[in-house]
Amino acid sequence: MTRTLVAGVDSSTQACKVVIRDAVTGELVRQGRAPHPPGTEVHPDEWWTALQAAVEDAGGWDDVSAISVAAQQHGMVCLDATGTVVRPALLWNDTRSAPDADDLVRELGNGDPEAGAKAWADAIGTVPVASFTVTKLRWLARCEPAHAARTAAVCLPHDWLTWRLRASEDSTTPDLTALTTDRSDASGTGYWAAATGYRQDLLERAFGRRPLLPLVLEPAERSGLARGGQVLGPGAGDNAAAALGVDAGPGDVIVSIGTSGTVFAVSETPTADPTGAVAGFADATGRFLPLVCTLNAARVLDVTARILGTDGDGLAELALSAPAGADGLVVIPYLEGERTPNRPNATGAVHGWTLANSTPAHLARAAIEGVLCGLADGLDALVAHGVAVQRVVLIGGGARNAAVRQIAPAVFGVPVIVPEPGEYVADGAARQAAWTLLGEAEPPQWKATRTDRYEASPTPWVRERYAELRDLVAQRLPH
Ligand SMILES: Nc1ncnc2c1ncn2[C@@H]1O[C@H](COP(=O)(O)OP(=O)(O)O)[C@@H](O)[C@H]1O
Ligand SMILES: O=C(CO)[C@@H](O)[C@H](O)COP(=O)(O)O
Repeated sequence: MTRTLVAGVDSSTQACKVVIRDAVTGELVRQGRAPHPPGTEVHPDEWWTALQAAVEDAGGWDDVSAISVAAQQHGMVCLDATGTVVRPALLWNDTRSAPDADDLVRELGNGDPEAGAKAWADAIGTVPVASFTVTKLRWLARCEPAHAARTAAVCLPHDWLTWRLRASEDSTTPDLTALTTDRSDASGTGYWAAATGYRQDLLERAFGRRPLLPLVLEPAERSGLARGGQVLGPGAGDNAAAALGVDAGPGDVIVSIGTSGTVFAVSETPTADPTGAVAGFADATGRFLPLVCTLNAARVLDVTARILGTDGDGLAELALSAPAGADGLVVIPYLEGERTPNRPNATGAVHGWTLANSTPAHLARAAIEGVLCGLADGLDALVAHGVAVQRVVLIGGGARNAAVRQIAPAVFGVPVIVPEPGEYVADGAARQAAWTLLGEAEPPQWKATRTDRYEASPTPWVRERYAELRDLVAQRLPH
């Protein structure tokens, strides 16, 4: 019997990943990946090239019936009237629009930043920081007026890739009105809210006018057809796709340690946090996705391993040979500045250095604990906004690290479930593709993946010491 196949794409910060699964059972049939270039400013053509390479690595997708694209959130993709990309996209981790974020917050509060933060949270569920598209558009209008003037439409990475897959089939003249997005990614722009739809007034406030925006599709609504006739799902932001991929239930908080560190849960109700810690995103099923995001996660572990002349496994072995709390050594991991807390100009720091803790093992442990403490702060912020936490589901490249898996329950103070290593964002996109194709009311129930459960005695002193020191960091040198 021939089976029906679906494909899910994760066009994330560091790589493009493609999974091909059985639409009914969810069985993994084949997969592929290709790297993205480094940097916080990337031309969307690079994502397209990597997508083609990842599809080829996965053995092609001519036999696939539906495709959904999930991708890194917030990236600013500007298109001119002919559909040409105006300038390389500014990514979610590009902090150059931090002053524009401050300006937008202050302006909405008529000069009062606190009132402004509350007004933004009330309007869109989120207080904009440099990551959000709305602040990048203000930056473009302020710093590159010629590019701003050429911009006819603005979309996000997953919108653009879906459009390219569709446009390549549709016609020779790209049709900007065929751009689509979904609730989850639209909620990361800063000019869309579930309750109101697009807030064109906020877009105009930031950009000075109202460029064309993608149509926001319902969950499982078809975007169109790809070149090979495959149905295109609406796609999603990568975190919303991950929630679909792990089939998170009530009491589950997902922690993803990828390029970004994210802490999020599926919720029946929206949040509006005026402190800006919790972003009030929408999910990919018609619900909500309160989320905390840090800029410094797996790459902190990568560079620490590099400094210590080892790899991820070596880092884990070293970290597990040092005591909890690393004998007072504390790493504040703000290597790329930070988003939560909002410290775009901060640098990382090492505190509490003594002769006794001057070992590779102590540094390895402190780096892992530093990343986890930042995420534990995020967990607290979610709890403060009514999210129930019974267990943490740990995913992302960092979850492949044995020390991260073992230290996480001690730092978080709750059991940690680790699904078998996989590409959960791409899996969620594939599940959405199947949902779109099958046309049922809910996503298909796929066979659950094997999980391991990690428990540990809580180490609250590790978090207390981190909390005492996290604001003691130097600022970045001016460029
Ligand atoms: N064993 C490991 N220990 C620590 N980090 C790891 C390990 N395996 C992979 N990673 C890191 O995970 C990151 C990629 O994670 P991923 O979730 O795919 O990121 P993204 O989706 O942001 O591209 C890379 O920085 C990689 O080095
Ligand atoms: O900005 C956010 C969430 O708000 C990030 O989570 C990006 O969506 C990038 O994700 P990764 O590439 O790190 O998975």
